[in-house]
Amino acid sequence: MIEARDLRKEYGDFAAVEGSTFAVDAGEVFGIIGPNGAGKTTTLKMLAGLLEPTAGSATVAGYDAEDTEMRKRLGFLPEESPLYEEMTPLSYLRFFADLYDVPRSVADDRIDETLSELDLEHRTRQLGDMSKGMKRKVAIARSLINDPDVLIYDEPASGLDPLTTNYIIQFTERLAEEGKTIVFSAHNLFHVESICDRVAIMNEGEIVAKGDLDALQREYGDTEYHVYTTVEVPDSVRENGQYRRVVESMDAVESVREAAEAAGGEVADIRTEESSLEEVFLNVAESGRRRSEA
Ligand SMILES: Nc1ncnc2c1ncn2[C@@H]1O[C@H](COP(=O)(O)OP(=O)(O)OP(=O)(O)O)[C@@H](O)[C@H]1O
Repeated sequence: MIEARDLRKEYGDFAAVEGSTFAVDAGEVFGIIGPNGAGKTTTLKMLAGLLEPTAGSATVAGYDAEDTEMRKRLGFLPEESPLYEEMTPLSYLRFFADLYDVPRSVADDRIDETLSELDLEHRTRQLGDMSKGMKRKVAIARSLINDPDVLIYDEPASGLDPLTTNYIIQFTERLAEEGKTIVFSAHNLFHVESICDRVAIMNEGEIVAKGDLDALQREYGDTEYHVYTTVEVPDSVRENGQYRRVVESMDAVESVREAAEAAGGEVADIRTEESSLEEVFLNVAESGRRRSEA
């Protein structure tokens, strides 16, 4: 559904994005994570046809990113929405519905439904008098006004309180369940972990790792293997009546198993505890830093 081929954006002699390549399948949720200035917004704007790449190309549903047909299939949520302060949610959303040629009756039903789903109160209040969370909800409703297949959301939950953040993440999750293809950027890895199928990790304009979360965990995570045995051991090292050891590799698990069997006991349970995506992210960033220092 989305294909980015060697996307590059230069400002003078500075490359904000240095050749991003990735593909997103229909119905997939794809996260782009990375520190401030990594090139996430620049990448998303090139995907959405809002910024012309210096080199490379992006297609959405087979259309070039600048194609007007593609724009009809796409909903974009900018990090900071340029809302018209004196408008109300209704007048603002009707304005965009007109731009997309959505018939008024269809638009009004859609606006009503989306604002209800987003639990947006004060629909007649001017946008300039609304809280940041309310404005973000209106901007999300705007991204859905043309009923797009593809959503590109730039940090949909940044700068919001935990409750509103949760609300917006759950709402995005529902959109994914409805079959929308979603690409979004985030700092908060917890959100990425909870709703993404695959992620790309960006650093200094480059995608330094990408893949499904399990693969990234395997490559960059630190897996701990916990072995529980029934071998007789002093009470001081028992946990819930069992001897518990944390070892670092499957080989070490095997040697614990052999030792347990030699002592007449048996291994009762082996559990693995994987790193959080947060740790994976830090490990990727650290290995990138070491590479660039070398
Ligand atoms: N119009 C511009 N002119 C010059 N440099 C720019 C321009 N837009 C972005 N940059 C630079 O490109 C780099 C990538 O910016 P970008 O906004 O894509 O990062 P980001 O990953 O989205 O960061 P954040 O998480 O802080 O939003 C930054 O160093 C930024 O200063």
